[in-house]
Amino acid sequence: MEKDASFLFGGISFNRKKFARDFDRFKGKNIVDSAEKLQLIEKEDKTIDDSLEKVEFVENEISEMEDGTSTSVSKKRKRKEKGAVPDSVEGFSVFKSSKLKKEAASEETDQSVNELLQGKKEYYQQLERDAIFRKMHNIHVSGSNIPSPLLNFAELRSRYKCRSYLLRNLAKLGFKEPTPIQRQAIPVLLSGRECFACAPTGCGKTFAFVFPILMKLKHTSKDGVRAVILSPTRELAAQTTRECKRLARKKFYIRLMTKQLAKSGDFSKLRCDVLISTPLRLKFAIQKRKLDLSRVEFLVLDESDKLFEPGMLEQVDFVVKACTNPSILRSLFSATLPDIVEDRARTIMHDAVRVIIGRKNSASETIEQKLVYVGSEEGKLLALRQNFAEREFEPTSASIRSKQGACKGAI
Ligand SMILES: Nc1ncnc2c1ncn2[C@@H]1O[C@H](COP(=O)(O)OP(=O)(O)OP(=O)(O)O)[C@@H](O)[C@H]1O
Repeated sequence: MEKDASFLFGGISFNRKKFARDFDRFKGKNIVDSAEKLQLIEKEDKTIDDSLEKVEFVENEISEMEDGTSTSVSKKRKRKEKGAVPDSVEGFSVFKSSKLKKEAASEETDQSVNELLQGKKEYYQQLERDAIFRKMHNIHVSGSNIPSPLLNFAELRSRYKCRSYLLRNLAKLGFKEPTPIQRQAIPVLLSGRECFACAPTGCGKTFAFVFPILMKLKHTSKDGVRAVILSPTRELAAQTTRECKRLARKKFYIRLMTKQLAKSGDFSKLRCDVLISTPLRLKFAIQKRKLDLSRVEFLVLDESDKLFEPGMLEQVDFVVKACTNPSILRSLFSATLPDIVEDRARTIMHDAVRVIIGRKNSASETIEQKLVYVGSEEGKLLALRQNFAEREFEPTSASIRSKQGACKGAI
């Protein structure tokens, strides 16, 4: 110990004069003890200092905790409270927002499912209404996705944005309600669907195809023929031309293929939107006068049962092939629709809708029919004249095969 003390105090000298009084107080006492005591005191002081530092540190920590500003404290807090969702950061919680997103998504899905169900319900209700309406008007249809029949002419505007001049012209013609064939065939054609339409004579078939053609063409153009109506006879072609002009009233170039036109018409210069012709004259014009039908958008075969008879079928076929526009819309209108005609027509038509008024191949219920047996040609004329005489004051129409027959009957 002494050795250690002498080592500790080696090289140290006390200024005895300066500390004489202190020396006197400790006179006779072991200087080593004093040095040890000094050391101990110093040690104790250091321990106290350390303790004080610790106390100071803890006090700081406590005050910072109370202020809530210390990052270490908040980190500790976060660690402590991991998993809990504090109220103050509610809006930023990942768990909370993902839950909200899920809720919103499921709400959206619910809404779209409801809308889908509602749409489906309305669709079936509409189908039911259409079926009842068709039954009321003796309209029979077959095909997929058939458009609803027209309730009135005003629907042409609300459903198909028909231009007002056409509706005005209809009103001028005195047409108040569409006929059954018009109710169904017009929406079919306006929806861009091909169609077989069969309705008895006098049911307004002409307007059923002329109206959608004029509506779809919209305005006249210099692009050449855009619609062709084929009729089996010149008389019917002329009649259709008249009806067409009555409705269009100079808005379009509507032409009848006369013999003169077929022989010498310059079709490259001739303005023509709608061309009405018999198959033979049209075939002639295509072959000899280089009539171009590649832009034809609508092809109507009127009185198609006659057009598909053996003598005419080849010419009709020629015209059909000359109309090369891939987006062409073809339709057949006839008073009768024999199966063989429908089968042949189906080979050139796409997804066609069939519209039949009354029973297929039956006469109109509003036309009175009578079967009279006659022995000879003279007997037929006699029976006809007698019939006309009986109905002197009633409008009468007769369908005959030739003009000569009509003249004889009238004499
Ligand atoms: N909606 C309508 N309202 C009143 N009259 C109409 C209507 N539609 C057409 N008509 C008239 O009915 C008559 C017969 O029409 P249309 O010639 O088109 O019948 P059709 O079925 O083509 O007869 P056909 O088989 O003899 O060719 C015409 O005088 C026509 O103007």
